[in-house]
Amino acid sequence: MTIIDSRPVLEESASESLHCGRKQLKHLDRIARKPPVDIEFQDLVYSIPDSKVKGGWRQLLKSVNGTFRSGELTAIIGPSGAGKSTLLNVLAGYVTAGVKGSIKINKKPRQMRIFHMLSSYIMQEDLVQPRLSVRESMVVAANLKLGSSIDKKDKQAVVDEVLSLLGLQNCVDTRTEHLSGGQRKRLAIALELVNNPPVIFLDEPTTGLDNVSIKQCMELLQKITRQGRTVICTIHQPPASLFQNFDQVYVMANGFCVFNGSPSRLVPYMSLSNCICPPTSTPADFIIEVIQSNPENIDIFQNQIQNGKCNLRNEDKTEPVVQQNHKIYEIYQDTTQAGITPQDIIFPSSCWTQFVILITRMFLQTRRNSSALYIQFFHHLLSGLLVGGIYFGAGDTASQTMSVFKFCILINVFIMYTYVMSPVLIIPTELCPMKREYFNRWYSLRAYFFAMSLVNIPIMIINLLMFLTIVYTMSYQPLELYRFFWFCTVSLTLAICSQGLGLAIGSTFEILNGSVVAPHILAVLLAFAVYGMGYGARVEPVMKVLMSTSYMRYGLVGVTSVIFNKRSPLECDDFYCHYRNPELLMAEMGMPDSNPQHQFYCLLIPLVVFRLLSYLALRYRMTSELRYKIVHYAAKIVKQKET
Ligand SMILES: Nc1ncnc2c1ncn2[C@@H]1O[C@H](COP(=O)(O)OP(=O)(O)OP(=O)(O)O)[C@@H](O)[C@H]1O
Repeated sequence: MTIIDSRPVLEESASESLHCGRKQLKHLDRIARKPPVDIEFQDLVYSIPDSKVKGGWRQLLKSVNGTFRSGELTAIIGPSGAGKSTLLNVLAGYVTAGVKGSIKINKKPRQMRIFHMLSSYIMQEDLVQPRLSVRESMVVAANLKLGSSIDKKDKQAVVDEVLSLLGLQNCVDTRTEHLSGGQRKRLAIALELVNNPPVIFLDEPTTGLDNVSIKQCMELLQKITRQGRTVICTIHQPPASLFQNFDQVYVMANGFCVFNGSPSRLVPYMSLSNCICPPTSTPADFIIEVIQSNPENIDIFQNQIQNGKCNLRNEDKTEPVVQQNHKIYEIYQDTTQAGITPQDIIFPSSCWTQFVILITRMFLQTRRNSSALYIQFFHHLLSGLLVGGIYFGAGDTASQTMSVFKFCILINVFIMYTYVMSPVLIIPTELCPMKREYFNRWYSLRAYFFAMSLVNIPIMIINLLMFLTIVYTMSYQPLELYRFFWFCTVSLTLAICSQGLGLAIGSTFEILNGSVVAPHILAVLLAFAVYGMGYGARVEPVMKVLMSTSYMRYGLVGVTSVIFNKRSPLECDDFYCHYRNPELLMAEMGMPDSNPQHQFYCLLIPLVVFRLLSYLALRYRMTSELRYKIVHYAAKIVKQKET
């Protein structure tokens, strides 16, 4: 097996792209200049709780070591389940709980707040926001990531520069859902490049791409690396033609490092352990094959490379131009000396600006989702006509008083199911692209949460008012402004409460679990809401407490009292009408002397509680540490009970 050292070729092409890249990125470099960053890790261990393993902890990373330098493209390779993504998650700070060992940035311990400002993580699922064009997505990213101190013209220049660097200038007006796999991947990279991060992590950037797209993607990574960035990517098995293009290869197996160095050093390294790479195999495929065919080789290689402490680098590597031109300064000093506040370190734009940008983007996406808008409109219109048809003319007839009460229950059930289930089904899909943006510190959770909570309210008001007007008039309810106002107010508040409950469930569970959990919760709330109706005041105190936990009860009592309170006796068209005076029905249903204003105030409590719960659920979903702690304590409790 001959060893091909491609460095001269690589450097020639690299210097070309470098020249081109420097010229192209003059705006980006001017407005978002960042220092070069080296990442060094020692004795890195990552464990997860696992009751099946002795000691209760399973190590996914086993004291691995290494250094990833600026201006170098590093590939973390290895067989499936080797721990590549885990290492990337730990280095990027995506996972922090359960991590031991040291991670240093430019020889200083990593401070997550600052490191987040310097790094971007492009996840395997290259999920980008739907229903936006490439340019619109880039403008949103620039507005959020570059802050309001940089003017519109400069942001536009940066967007143009990055788009042309990534070869996306021909599809600037294409909607993201119509992009090809390769274009989507490049857009995911472009979105993270707008603030010029010196460190870029990419999880499996070539997965799902054809050979041409893989080649383009690799060339692109080389290009952005040559501009002085530290680019680290995981890759399952790199194609033979591209393997030598990496500056450093970090091979993992079973949580250990089994090779660390320049690609051209891999074959001689393996031959030291009598593993001779046949000419028909590529070095990357061969080491994976050797490890998988005999797991004992993992120990041999791991000892040989001292679990990553040794780095078999080609010393002839030239430093990237950026590093030569830049004075290497300490990033920590840099950020503190510049008078940057902790808030600036976390987010470049204020919370209000983030909220405005996010809600504008969400409005645009909602407006463009015309099929969903039509479905919602026709759902309300047809349901209104159906309910109105069923109870047509019932409102002013004494013999129909009980039917009108059922009409009130039906209105409440309609509102609850409609507004709980929509977020349960929609939110989990929206959270996927949001996770990447939030982790890369585009915005705060608070800004996203408020935007997410408020964006659908106007459409809800329009549709619900249409529904309520139809059912109210078709069922001949009293045409009094006061009653109609409170009928709409209580119903709208009930809808906002239900949406809050839906947001809480949708933020906690995936679609499948959420769509099981939500109807179960609604069934219980419904049961508590109607419990004891017909018993008059004879409801047990315990049940009274449970009934008060159902927000639907407030809605039901509120709507019923709007319709029945203070009504003069109704016209009876039968021989005898028991509920000619509707207040008698109110008393028998256990809601005498109730008024809509009081129920409205009661509804404000669950309204706030559900929003708070959904914020906490979102936080739980987005913070791996919180999740880890809860799982850890739960496992501890279970273990204590077992012993
Ligand atoms: N949160 C977790 N809980 C339990 N096991 C986990 C968790 N995360 C990772 N693992 C396990 O750790 C090991 C390494 O996973 P990792 O995703 O890092 O592998 P990988 O090398 O990236 O594999 P692939 O190339 O298939 O993506 C696997 O055995 C995986 O099942």
